[in-house]
Amino acid sequence: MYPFLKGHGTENDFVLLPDHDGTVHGGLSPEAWSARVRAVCDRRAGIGGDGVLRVVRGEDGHWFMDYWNADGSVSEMCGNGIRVFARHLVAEGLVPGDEPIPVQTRDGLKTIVVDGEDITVDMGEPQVLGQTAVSIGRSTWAATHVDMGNPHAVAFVESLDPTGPVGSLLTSPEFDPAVYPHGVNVELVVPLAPGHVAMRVHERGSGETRSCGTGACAVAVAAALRDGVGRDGTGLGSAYTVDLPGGTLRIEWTEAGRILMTGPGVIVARGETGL
Ligand SMILES: N[C@@H](CCC[C@H](N)C(=O)O)C(=O)O
Repeated sequence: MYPFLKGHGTENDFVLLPDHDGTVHGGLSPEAWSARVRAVCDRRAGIGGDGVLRVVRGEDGHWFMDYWNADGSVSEMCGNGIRVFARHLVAEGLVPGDEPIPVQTRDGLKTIVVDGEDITVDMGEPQVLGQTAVSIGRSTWAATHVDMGNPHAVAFVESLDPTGPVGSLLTSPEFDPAVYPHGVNVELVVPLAPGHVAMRVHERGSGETRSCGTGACAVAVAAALRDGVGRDGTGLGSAYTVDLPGGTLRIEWTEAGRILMTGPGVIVARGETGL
């Protein structure tokens, strides 16, 4: 048996596995670890989640968010996950809650500020890597390739209605494997008002989720460039409210070029499992 917690950020849900010194899960082979991730994320035979956050100390002494998708694949970064991760660290007294929290990720060190229900993450600088396309059935849309540490394709569509061309998102939209050799998270977006958009997402390794933090950041970047807002139309100094099926995130693209993401992160359960 080993301990777990369950949490979510705008209903993007995770199983947290404390493993502070790496002795609980660290000895598993890569295959056995992937199988464990799939087992705990299974919504019928397991605890259920879009991914796993292993809570472990990094070699540099910072806490390391060891993020894994529900299918057992690894990703560089998880925006909703890191807010839940920070909430857990503060709730357990593992870090002080009244000062910025450094958390190490595969995409480098992130800094998080917890202010009541609001958790703000400095997500770093986005990389806009050009235009591509995504397809669902007979519909093809232009998409902006944005890297938030992990890969995103952001497409503006007419409607997010599941009965329309976007459909149920049960399978991944088609994408160019030459652009995304390791797969991609695909965001479908509709503008609602100036500085306000709505999106659905199909996540690499997890399917359609109720929210994606890095995806919302990528969407805000693509929307700012499309709308020509911010300083000289560069997007710098802009802000977007992003509505997702599971809640709302606020994304700021600072004058200094950094993305700040604000939203909730909650822990809903804890226990022990032998999965
Ligand atoms: N839901 C996450 C992103 C998780 C990783 C993604 N599926 C990938 O493979 O890159 C978020 O909130 O950012």
